[in-house]
Amino acid sequence: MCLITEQEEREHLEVIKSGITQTIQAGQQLAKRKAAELLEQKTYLRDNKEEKAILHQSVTQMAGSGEAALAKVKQLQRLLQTPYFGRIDFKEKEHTSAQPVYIGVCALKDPDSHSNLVYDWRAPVSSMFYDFETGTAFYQAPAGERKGEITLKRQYRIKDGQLEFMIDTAAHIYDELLQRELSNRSDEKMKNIVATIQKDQHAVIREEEAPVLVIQGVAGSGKTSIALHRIAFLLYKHRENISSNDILILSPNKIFSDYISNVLPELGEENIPETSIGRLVNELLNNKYVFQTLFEQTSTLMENKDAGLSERTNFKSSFDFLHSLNEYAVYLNNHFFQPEALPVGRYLIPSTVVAEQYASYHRLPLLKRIPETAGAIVRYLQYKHGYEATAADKSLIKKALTAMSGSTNVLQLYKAFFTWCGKPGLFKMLPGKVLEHPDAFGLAYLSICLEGVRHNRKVKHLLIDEMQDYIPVQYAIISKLFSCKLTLLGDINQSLNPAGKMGLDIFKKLFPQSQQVKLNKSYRSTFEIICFAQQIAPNSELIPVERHGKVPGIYIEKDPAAEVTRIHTLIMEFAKNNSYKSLAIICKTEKEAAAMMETLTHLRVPVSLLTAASNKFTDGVMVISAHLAKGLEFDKVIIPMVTEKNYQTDMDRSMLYIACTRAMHELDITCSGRIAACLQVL
Ligand SMILES: Nc1ncnc2c1ncn2[C@@H]1O[C@H](COP(=O)(O)OP(=O)(O)OP(=O)(O)O)[C@@H](O)[C@H]1O
Repeated sequence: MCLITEQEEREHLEVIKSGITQTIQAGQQLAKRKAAELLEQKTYLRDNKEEKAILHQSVTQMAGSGEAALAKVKQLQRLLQTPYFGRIDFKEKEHTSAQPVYIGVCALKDPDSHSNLVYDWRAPVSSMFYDFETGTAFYQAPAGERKGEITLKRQYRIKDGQLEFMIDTAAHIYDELLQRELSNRSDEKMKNIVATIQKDQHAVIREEEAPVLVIQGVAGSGKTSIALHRIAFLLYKHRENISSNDILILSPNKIFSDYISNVLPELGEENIPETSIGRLVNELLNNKYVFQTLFEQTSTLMENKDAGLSERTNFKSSFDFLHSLNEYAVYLNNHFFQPEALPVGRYLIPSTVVAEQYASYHRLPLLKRIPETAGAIVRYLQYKHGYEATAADKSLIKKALTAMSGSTNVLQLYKAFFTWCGKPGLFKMLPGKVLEHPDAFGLAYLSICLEGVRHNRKVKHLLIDEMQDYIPVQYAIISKLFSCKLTLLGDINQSLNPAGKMGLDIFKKLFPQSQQVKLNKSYRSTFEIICFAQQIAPNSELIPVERHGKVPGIYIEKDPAAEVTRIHTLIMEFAKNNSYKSLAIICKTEKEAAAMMETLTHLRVPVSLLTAASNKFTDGVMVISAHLAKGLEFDKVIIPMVTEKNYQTDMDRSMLYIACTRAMHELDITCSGRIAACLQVL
């Protein structure tokens, strides 16, 4: 088969679609049959209760296969909309002619011949679509490397089952399809990018060697998309050993989780479990403590000019803090227990024996050693003196050993750490016995060092998004909790770490076995928006995608009232223009966002406010803080109050950079008074 003309391609598409329709019908019939059998079994069970135990398993299996048939039908219905997006004609070295390989989101087989009509984008042969232009090519088949030549490479845009256009890619300098995809208005949720994955992104998706993969990618480089496609790839490649429940994602907040929740189902996979580092630590501390969230910490830091707060947070967000905590744990190990002679009835156990018994448990976590030592002393009395300790003796031994050791209260030990390291002023409990954000992690880490923890063995792959916002002590906790493979992704230029950016060197220190990759091409925003954002946080490695749009607007108004009028006008213009769907007014803090919401509501502008408590991502006009907007994207962004006074510190600058890089197509900045210093040169 060698289909070349567009007409022939259209005819081929119809053949494939009718094949899918037939398979859907067969699947629906199978699901119906399974449902009927299940009902029959259930009725039988109701009437023959004594056979419940025997039949239970077969009922569960039946329900499972019925669900699987339905899931397959759903997948095929999606496939019917876009059966494939690409094609390569590959001529293997030893063959005389090229074979077309159609590539889609999932595979499709001919029901009669069982040959592949469409290959899954994750299949070995499909890798050549992403890795090579026409000409010499190869791929790794299960049986070894296959070499040959790609004689044709074609991309299709098929929507609602109709071929909109097709492009032979070797004939184009720019990837036209990618340009078209990027120019589209935003969707409510993140979408899959299988049709236009780039070569360097593809390498990250398929990387399997590294135990820890650190992906540093500039804003909009596709890190989150790539991470989700990487999960889909791992689930496909290792489907015998890994299921979606074996993968865990640590994500920054619920809105973000909701925003990315469509990608895996679109790729035919189930969503994976998600949690946050805060929730993990809460479990670790048995929900005993209340602590500030990162979100609250960032807001407090930006709104509060308390030097003490910055000093405390800076220290605890640094690598030194983790280092000192480790040294403190060693110190406690050596000084926690001061052995003394121990009288039990008429026997006196010498301090050397007490010390010896205690030392024999040095492999146990510090706070687990006393009960074991007490047991050893009871046994010592028995074999040395033939004395059987009574219940009262046992309790006395435990009490005496406890008196020889320091406090076993981890919070007290954690507070004492600050005196020990010569920084007694750096621990402060907030009103209502609330711990400051980093203290929750310092405390949890110390508790792991002193009390031990079991690895969470169920997780086979852990994915951490926004890696730059985790502090070293949090990574130390993660390393203690998970022994599985890790994928970390983020952008050090979007850091909210008050101690400054965590450079890639710190990640190397934290994970010496890690492999680091950089994604420097930015896809989300237009060339003009990226160049504008570069003035705020220059990054010489960043390559903007060549997609052009309006130059960002800067509106300097004479007073706050005029600024509000300007924002109102900009929103109205957006509402009139139907080409875009989402507009975010991104404020520096949640407090500013709430005030902006009030003003706009007063002006009867239909707008919604997204806060740290929100669970869902919406489109339309919304007000949001820069911190919460991280990871999200909008057709248009307006950033208000960008004054010299409001954007002063490095963190403010980081927030401004984050806010600007959320915009896909248009960006406007407003202020009243002098504009932020980093924009004065523009
Ligand atoms: N190869 C690609 N084809 C089509 N779209 C792409 C591609 N790579 C990235 N994109 C698009 O670029 C946008 C940014 O992607 P994504 O959110 O994954 O980037 P990110 O690096 O996580 O961004 P940030 O760190 O700024 O939040 C998304 O709209 C995504 O669909």
